[in-house]
Amino acid sequence: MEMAAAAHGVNVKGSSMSPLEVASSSLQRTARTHSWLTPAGRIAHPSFMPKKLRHEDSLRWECRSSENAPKRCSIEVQAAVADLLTQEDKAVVSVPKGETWSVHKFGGTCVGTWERIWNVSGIIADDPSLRKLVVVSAMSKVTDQMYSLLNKAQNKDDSYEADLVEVYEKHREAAMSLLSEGTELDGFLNNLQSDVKNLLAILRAIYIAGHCTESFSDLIVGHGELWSAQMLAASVRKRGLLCKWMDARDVLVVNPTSSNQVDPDFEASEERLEAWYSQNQADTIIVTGFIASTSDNVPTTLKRDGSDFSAAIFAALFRAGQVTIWTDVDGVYSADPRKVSEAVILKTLSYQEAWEMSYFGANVLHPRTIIPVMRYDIPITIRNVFNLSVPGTKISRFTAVDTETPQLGNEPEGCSSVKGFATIDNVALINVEGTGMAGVPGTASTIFGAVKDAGANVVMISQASSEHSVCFAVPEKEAKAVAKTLEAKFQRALAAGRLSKVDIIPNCSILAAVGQRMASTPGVSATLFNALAKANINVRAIAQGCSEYNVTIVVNREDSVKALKAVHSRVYLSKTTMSVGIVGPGLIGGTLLKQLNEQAATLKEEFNIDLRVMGVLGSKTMLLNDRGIDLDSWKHSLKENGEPANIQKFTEHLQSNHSIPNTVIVDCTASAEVATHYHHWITRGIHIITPNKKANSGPLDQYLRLRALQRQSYTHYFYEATVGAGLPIISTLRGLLETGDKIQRIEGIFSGTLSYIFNNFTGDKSFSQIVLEAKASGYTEPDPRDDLSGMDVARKVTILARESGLKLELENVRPDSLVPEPLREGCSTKEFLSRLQEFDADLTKLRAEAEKSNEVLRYVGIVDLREKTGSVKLERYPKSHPFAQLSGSDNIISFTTQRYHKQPLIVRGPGAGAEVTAGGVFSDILRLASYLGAPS
Ligand SMILES: NC(=O)C1=CN([C@@H]2O[C@H](COP(=O)(O)OP(=O)(O)OC[C@H]3O[C@@H](n4cnc5c(N)ncnc54)[C@H](OP(=O)(O)O)[C@@H]3O)[C@@H](O)[C@H]2O)C=CC1
Ligand SMILES: N[C@@H](CC=O)C(=O)O
Ligand code: NA
Repeated sequence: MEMAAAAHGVNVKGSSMSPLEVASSSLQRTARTHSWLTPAGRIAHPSFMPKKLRHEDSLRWECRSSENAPKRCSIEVQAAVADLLTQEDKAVVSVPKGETWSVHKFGGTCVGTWERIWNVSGIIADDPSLRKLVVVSAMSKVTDQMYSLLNKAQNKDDSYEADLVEVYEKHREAAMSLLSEGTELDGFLNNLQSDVKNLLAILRAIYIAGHCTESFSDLIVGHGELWSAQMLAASVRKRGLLCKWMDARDVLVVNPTSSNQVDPDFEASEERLEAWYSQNQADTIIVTGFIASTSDNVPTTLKRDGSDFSAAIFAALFRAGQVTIWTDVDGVYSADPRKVSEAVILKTLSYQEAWEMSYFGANVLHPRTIIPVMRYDIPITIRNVFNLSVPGTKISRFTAVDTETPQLGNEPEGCSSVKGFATIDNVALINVEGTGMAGVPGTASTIFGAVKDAGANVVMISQASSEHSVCFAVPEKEAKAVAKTLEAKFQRALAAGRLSKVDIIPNCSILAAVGQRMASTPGVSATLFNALAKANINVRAIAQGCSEYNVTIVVNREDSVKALKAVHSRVYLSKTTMSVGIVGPGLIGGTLLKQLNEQAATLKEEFNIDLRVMGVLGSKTMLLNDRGIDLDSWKHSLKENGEPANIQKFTEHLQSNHSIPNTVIVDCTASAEVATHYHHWITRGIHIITPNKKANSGPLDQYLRLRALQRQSYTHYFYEATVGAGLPIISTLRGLLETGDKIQRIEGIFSGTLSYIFNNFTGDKSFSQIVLEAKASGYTEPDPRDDLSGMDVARKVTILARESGLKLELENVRPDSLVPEPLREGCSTKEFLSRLQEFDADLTKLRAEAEKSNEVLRYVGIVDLREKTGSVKLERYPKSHPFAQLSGSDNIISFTTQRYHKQPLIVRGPGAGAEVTAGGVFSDILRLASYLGAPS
């Protein structure tokens, strides 16, 4: 009660001391006679206690007597007192929080070299917390080396000595590089030498005895931690921090529970910690991981739970505010990233979720590791020591509101509560079946008793409520023994027919979906099973406990990865995630890639459309990537890392990632050969988008077959840019037809190149010069003769005719060619362009004749639905005609229809050029996305 009086002595009036000072001095006075709990609930050793209290909204120190009597008294400095605080006190109040310890744990790879140890000391120095406790493992491979030399000594192999020298050298060299010459280095090297000398003596004894006790073994292997902790402490000091190192065997007491497990003795450890700290006060402490001692002070280790467990126990002992486990991965993934390339780093996990994930083999902390920190609600963050820019995964108490789980704009139901997926391979199902099981108490007990007798571990259990069968999963290698034991146990029941069979279903995998919010969220299972059904995966068995933290599904092993990808993509990818392949990264393809890059983020954020360019195929090389090509550097990567072009491999690759639901190939070539692959792509369910006119204007029978196949498949084929580039020509025509209008005539200027040429052929420049300008502006076909010959317009006429229902062959459209006869064949594009000027006179003459009649030359295409013809010709028009009013690469297309018969419907605008054409292709891609479910 003395304490309570002291506490209530926080009487400001009449005292020259401020309330905080009164409280502080009360704390100090009684510190040695009583145990105090800090505001965070940690037992504060007298030496931990602040000289000056800080005022937070409510600062509360609890006291308990040294006998841990339940009666507690407290000093409270309530917010109400805040008014009475002096200015000086207020300054103290604003000191940042940081009363609690920040615990870090660095594994072996984090301290594998002297550079890494130095890096780690930097991370420690950068932690702004006032008090830091760092648990460190041995340098990578050292513990294994120690076990190995120990085994050698036991087996009378004297090369253990050389191995120990190697370990010694490794640490000596690291220390020499890390520490400057002087007392720090000398001190460490002296300790190292003395340790190695002792180790040689112990190992010699083991060598002679040919035997080693467990405690000797634990003593020997724990040296790696002793050395790494000392080196790290020295390098932290080198950075100017006051730092002590702790041999955890002086503090941490554990009791063995089985051959590979120990339990911490918190009570004894806390006592030892207080004693240790009174002699070693420091705000930064480096502690050896992995090692501990028994209550009889015999050196031991934490066995398989290792340094993570050490960190968790010390965090609990110090009632730390946080624990950071540093490793070499960015955090906990939503699924094994080696199997699911779209796996994402989870920002948060609840302790229970971490627990479940780790059980299912995810790279998370072992469940046992979590128990000590869970007790005090201490959050653990898993971070990558080699990638500090990533915040990692924070594991803490479950909160009902969790903003980290995936939220898909277009599919909220079910998905948003699943956090991650994991699989366990190599399991077998055992199915015990029979009518005699129903209503017979003890059957389950007998079955699982038998499993226990066979020494097997049951991974999952499922029983339908008809009670006719019990099915459970065990590790594959244990299945036969389990089945045999069961058959023996149920011999009579089997003979009597009460049990019909004990079956082994081999080659199974377990797929688990984990997420605490799955509990009471309707639709989770439906979503998962739906995804599996769509991926054509058969479910062998199902289990879900009442906790609903995980849904466990058994599938055939061969389906395991496919199943994982299917459910993961259903939860983490949008329905409109597309695997995109670009064929022909030339002018249009390249511009499209640029536009996709510029727009990708907006599409993803605002429209939930995720376009992943997984392949770029040129005529000679190709670039493949199964996560999506970096569109900032695709050109460079294709040049430097491209592999030989192979269209089959390209196609396979686009679909190899089973988690991406849709695949689209964008053909940006002018190649007829590439167009022959459309048939195959459609049969594979690949959507096609193209500005290439070859397929739609090629042989009629092939075209009709392609369209028939495409219409009966569930694939989409869009080709708006084949006519008028980005102008809405095909879609306008479709709109008219689909709403029942009847097309009579389509007429216009369909060539951007020829439009540009004749718009600019006004007398001041030669014809050949303007052709070169059109090519430089990106209007022409790869070979401009396709434009000048009228072939390109003939193709467009054919496409529009067929779109309108006319069965027109390209050969029947006979264009007037503007390519001089001698340049039509047998010369390259380059040669053609350089020689074209020789023939300028012909066109100059034609232009002059038209000019004389106040007319202009225009190259037009006509689809006449009444006559069932298509034609392409060079015509003369009066200067007042709309066709004479065009500029640049303008196309103008007029539709005369039943509805538009007095005044035709006219579409006009730039009909060629890289940006508008790529824009037209892009808009087809988005149309596809919207057909596939993207919001419009
Ligand atoms: N320019 C425009 O305004 C418009 C163009 N279009 C159409 O766009 C398409 C592309 O034109 P554009 O970008 O100017 O042409 P480019 O010549 O600039 O590009 C064509 C690309 O296709 C590649 N290619 C050719 N054959 C193959 C093959 N067998 N396999 C893989 N890749 C191949 C070429 O590769 P490599 O370089 O390795 O040979 C090149 O990258 C054409 O069909 C054109 O009709 C449509 C509307 C308007
Ligand atoms: N070369 C073509 C490009 C569009 O199809 C043209 O000039 O119109
Ligand atoms: Na178009």
